[in-house]
Amino acid sequence: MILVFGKTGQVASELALLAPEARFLGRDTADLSDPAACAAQILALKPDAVINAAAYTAVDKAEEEEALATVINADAPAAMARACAERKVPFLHLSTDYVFDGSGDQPWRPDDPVAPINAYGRSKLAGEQAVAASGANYAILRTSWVFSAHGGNFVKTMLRLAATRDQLSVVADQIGSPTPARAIAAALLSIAAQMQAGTRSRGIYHFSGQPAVNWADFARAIFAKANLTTRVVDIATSAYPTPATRPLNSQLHCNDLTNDFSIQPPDWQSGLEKVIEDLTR
Ligand SMILES: NC(=O)C1=CN([C@@H]2O[C@H](COP(=O)(O)OP(=O)(O)OC[C@H]3O[C@@H](n4cnc5c(N)ncnc54)[C@H](OP(=O)(O)O)[C@@H]3O)[C@@H](O)[C@H]2O)C=CC1
Ligand SMILES: Cc1cn([C@H]2C[C@H](O)[C@@H](COP(=O)(O)OP(=O)(O)O[C@H]3O[C@@H](C)C(=O)[C@@H](O)[C@H]3O)O2)c(=O)[nH]c1=O
Ligand SMILES: [Mg+2]
Repeated sequence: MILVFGKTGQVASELALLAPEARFLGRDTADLSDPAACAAQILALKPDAVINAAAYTAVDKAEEEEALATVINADAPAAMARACAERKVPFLHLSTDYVFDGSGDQPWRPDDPVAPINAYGRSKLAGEQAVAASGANYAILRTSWVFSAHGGNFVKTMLRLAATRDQLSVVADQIGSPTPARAIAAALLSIAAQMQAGTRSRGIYHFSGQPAVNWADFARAIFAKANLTTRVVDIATSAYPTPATRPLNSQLHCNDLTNDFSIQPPDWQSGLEKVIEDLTR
């Protein structure tokens, strides 16, 4: 049995569609602000593998709640990973492009230097480091710009704003890769199966949609696929002030996952088409 932390989030919802036989723990049964309770669930339920799909993902709010974000994004996965080490079962975890500072213009490789520039990124990096130190057989997928028909994300924000506006200003100097939550769920299940069958994970992997794009062009693609005439005006990050600073270059180099687990990075445009179909049906 695969145990999943998270039930309502984007990736958890897609895992539930692809693997309804897995066991899903929502906030009611496993609150990540209580790391020991999460570990206790693993010891009690004795799963064959654990996937952590729950996290504190409110990037701007994390600036004023960094302590809570750190408990949820670092202490809880650390406790889960230690329980997995004790049970000798694989632990799969998700992290983010926001562990990088966004410098340069090349895709980041898994062992490139990390240097988060916001509280959410720091909390996720602390989680990576704690999981790596846990002694568990673990795989961490760093992904980026996740979208789906469920939960909150940029695609749904754009469609909501387009309902009342015929023009939107969107930052055009942050480059990254939109990633369909469904593809992340499928990748996690494939990695879990391969690790259960004995494939060793080398730790941190990158997994994001191709090709890279900036947020303004992503917004244009969303409106085009949704048959909306909403205009997108390119703006600089400096013209869209937010509490948390975002990295300018978020591209992820995804080859290791293909080499080790035969998993290809997804094409975000076909994923976007499916999500818009789901949302407009
Ligand atoms: N969203 C993105 O763009 C990206 C996400 N990631 C990472 O991918 C993973 C999955 O993200 P995604 O599916 O988008 O996340 P969502 O924001 O869609 O969902 C987060 C989930 O975590 C749950 N959660 C939050 N706080 C707690 C808590 N204290 N106890 C229990 N559950 C809690 C939420 O439950 P509830 O509904 O009850 O609040 C929700 O199910 C995370 O690790 C995230 O850091 C990485 C890169 C990009
Ligand atoms: C709504 C809006 C946003 N923006 C900008 C702000 C920001 O730079 C960018 C995207 O906005 P969001 O709030 O969706 O971005 P954000 O919440 O920072 O998204 C991040 O979430 C976390 C969880 C991750 O791990 C990252 O990979 C990334 O997906 O678009 C505009 O320029 N115009 C707008 O009208
Ligand atoms: Mg957000």
